[in-house]
Amino acid sequence: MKIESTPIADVVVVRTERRGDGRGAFSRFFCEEELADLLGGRRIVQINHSVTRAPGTVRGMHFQHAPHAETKFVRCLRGRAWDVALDLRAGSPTFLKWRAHELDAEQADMLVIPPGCAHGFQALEPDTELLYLHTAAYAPQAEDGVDAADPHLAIAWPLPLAHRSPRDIALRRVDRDFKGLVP
Ligand SMILES: Cc1cn([C@H]2C[C@H](O)[C@@H](COP(=O)(O)OP(=O)(O)O[C@H]3O[C@@H](C)C(=O)[C@@H](O)[C@H]3O)O2)c(=O)[nH]c1=O
Repeated sequence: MKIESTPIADVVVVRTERRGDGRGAFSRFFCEEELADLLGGRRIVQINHSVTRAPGTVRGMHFQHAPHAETKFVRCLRGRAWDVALDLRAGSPTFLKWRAHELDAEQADMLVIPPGCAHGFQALEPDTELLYLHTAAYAPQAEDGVDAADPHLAIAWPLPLAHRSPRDIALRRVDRDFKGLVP
């Protein structure tokens, strides 16, 4: 597995070698040893899967507050997704900056979202399926997010935003009072 850094600290792309033969393909999905630096002593405790029917659909931007903050490893199993990490860490040099990476089912890439960053994506193809590996369990009381359409964030979604959940539409926008997340 090859770990590539991005301009946002701890947001990384993990590239995996896909070995094809007459039967199909084989690739490593997860490796605790190779990803130890990203895990920082934590373990994968939950794996979630989502199916998104329509291109343009946006889910996010989501995170969990401490002590349920988590690292997410996000991978596309079907279709294509424009996957986004947004830095909300107070004091970070890249505070409120975002980074996108296109995930598709043919590449074996994963985008890694560290604690203190929000995550969201836009489906680019019908029936896009994502798989998430989490270092913290789902904690509805700790769930939060920011508005993916917030003009202050200016996330350059490739398609017009569509089919957002009522919860996502109601998420806060980042204003002067937003000081960021502390661990
Ligand atoms: C995230 C989650 C949701 N749920 C439930 C709550 C709700 O009834 C239903 C759908 O949840 P949501 O509307 O929050 O699903 P969704 O908007 O797809 O939420 C996801 O968005 C992306 C961007 C992420 O990063 C994920 O971690 C997750 O937050 O599933 C669980 O039972 N366990 C979970 O871990």
